[in-house]
Amino acid sequence: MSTPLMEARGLQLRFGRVAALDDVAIDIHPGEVVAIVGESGSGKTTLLRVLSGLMRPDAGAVTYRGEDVLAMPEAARRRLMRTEWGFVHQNPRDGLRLGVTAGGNIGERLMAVGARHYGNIRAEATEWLKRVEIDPARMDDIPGKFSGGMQQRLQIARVLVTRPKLVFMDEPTGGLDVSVQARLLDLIRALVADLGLAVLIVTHDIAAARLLAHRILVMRQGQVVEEGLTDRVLDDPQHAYTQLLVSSVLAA
Ligand SMILES: Nc1ncnc2c1ncn2[C@@H]1O[C@H](COP(=O)(O)OP(=O)(O)OP(=O)(O)O)[C@@H](O)[C@H]1O
Repeated sequence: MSTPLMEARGLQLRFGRVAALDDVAIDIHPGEVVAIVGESGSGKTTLLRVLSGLMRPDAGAVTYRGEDVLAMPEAARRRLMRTEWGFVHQNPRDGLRLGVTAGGNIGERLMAVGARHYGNIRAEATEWLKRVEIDPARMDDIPGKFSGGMQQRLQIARVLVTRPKLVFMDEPTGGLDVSVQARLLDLIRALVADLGLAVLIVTHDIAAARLLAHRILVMRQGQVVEEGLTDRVLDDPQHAYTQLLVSSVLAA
C-alpha cells in the first residue's frame, strides 16, 4: 500500500473529566475516503480538529507527508489549509465569507494561492459554480441569498477550487433536508472520485459512510473501537457497539 498522507498515533485529549480522545491512531492514504462514525460526543469532531491542527492534543503525534503537524509554525499550518488541505464545515456559514459574492468566495481561494488574472479567476469561478450545480448567473449574489444546500455546495467549490490533497469534512450534509442531502452526497462522491481526493469525513449517517467511504472508523467514548473496509465493518461488524449502531440504522 502507498505511504500514508497523514498518520496519527497515541492521540489523547481531555476536557476536564471527559476523555475526548483516548489513544487514537489513524492513517489516511492518498485518494482514500475514511469515514468516522459514532454516537454524539464520541470524539469525532475533536479528532478532525486535532488532525487539521485546529486543536492541540495533550499527547500523541500527527504527521502529514512525514512532517510533524504539531510542531509546525502556525503560518505553515495556515498555508497548508489554503493549499493542500481543505475543511468543509457542517454549517456553510463557518466556511464562507458572507459579505463576499459567490464568485468572490471561490476567487479569493485562488488568489490566496497566487492567481492574479481577473479574467482567469472569473472563468474558473464560473466553471466551479457549474460543477457544484449553481447557475453561474448567481455569481455576483452573496451567499445569504442562497438556500442551505446551495451554500453548502458553494463552500465545497471554495474548498476544492485549489485542488487540495486532503479534505476534512465535518457532517457536510447535517442540517439539510433529506432530499437535498442525497443530492449533495452524490455530488461529493463524484467530485472526490474525479479529483482523487483523500477525505476524512465525520458523519452520523451510516448510509453516507457506505456511499462515500473506502474505510470506516467507529468511535466510542474517545476510542476507536472498530476499523476496517466499509463493507466489512457494515456487513460484518465485530464490536458489540458497531453491531448496535448498524442494527439501529437497519431498524430505523
Ligand atoms: N471545547 C470543549 N470543551 C469542553 N468539552 C468539550 C469541548 N469539545 C468537545 N468536548 C467534549 O468532548 C467530547 C467529544 O466531543 P466531540 O464534539 O468531539 O464529539 P462528536 O463525536 O463530534 O459529537 P457530535 O456527533 O455530537 O458532534 C464530548 O464529551 C464533548 O462534550
